Amino acid sequence: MNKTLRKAVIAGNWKMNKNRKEAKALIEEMKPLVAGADCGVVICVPYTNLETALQATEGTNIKVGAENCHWAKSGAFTGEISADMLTEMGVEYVVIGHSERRQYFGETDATVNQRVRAALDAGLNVILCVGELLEQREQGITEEVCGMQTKVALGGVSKEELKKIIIAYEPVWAIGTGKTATAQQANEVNHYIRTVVGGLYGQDAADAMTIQYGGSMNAGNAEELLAQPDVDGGLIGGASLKAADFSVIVKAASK
Ligand SMILES: O=C(CO)COP(=O)(O)O
Repeated sequence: MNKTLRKAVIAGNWKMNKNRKEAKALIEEMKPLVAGADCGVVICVPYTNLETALQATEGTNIKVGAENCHWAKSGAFTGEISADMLTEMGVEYVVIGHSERRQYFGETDATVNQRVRAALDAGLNVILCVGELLEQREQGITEEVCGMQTKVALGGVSKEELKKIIIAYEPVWAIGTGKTATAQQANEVNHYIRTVVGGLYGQDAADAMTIQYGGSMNAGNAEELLAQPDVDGGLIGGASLKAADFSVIVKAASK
């Protein structure tokens, strides 16, 4: 595995936080701190902040993402947003299959796959989230769970399209809990996911794939996690809401 083949990406997932005024202030504070980063920098924000984020990041190295999109192009799906609506605005990334969507909103591997397909068809870059529950880790089925989520999500995705996908390994028990996977645990599962991708698409595709870790990554533990050979960046929740903390993580990924 050659880490130099791939680019680290640090993505913030703001979840359901920040109104427009707060979003603008956070981005303005963040901009000078992450300028010149030697890694990809993405902020995934609530739909209501997309326009604000796109305007505030114009001409900078910060890319803007949404936190989900629907699988249909349009139609009677009250409360949903299509991938085309996002690209039309200038949004470049979308998070799909986050564990909070799976846990609280009935997202399944099958609907995650449909949303991935729709996002790719619209030209979006996808941050695809996979990860096991605590009881699954305790049962020793972490690899089976993450492997299955990865395989189903990538159904019908071509090798060329795969270049637009980042996978984020997010153990559910580490999200928002302050309980981070150890660097070794993160690396082991990231490595396993890369093996699964290799089985589907070949070693070259697996070597080129950016696989992030997410789950209580913060300014204090980022350096160790990001130094792992199979950890190519992070998907950051809580710590992405503070410009100083987020920029420390971005700097750790730029080393
Ligand atoms: O879910 C996450 C990112 O998508 C991780 O959240 P925390 O960094 O708050 O644990």
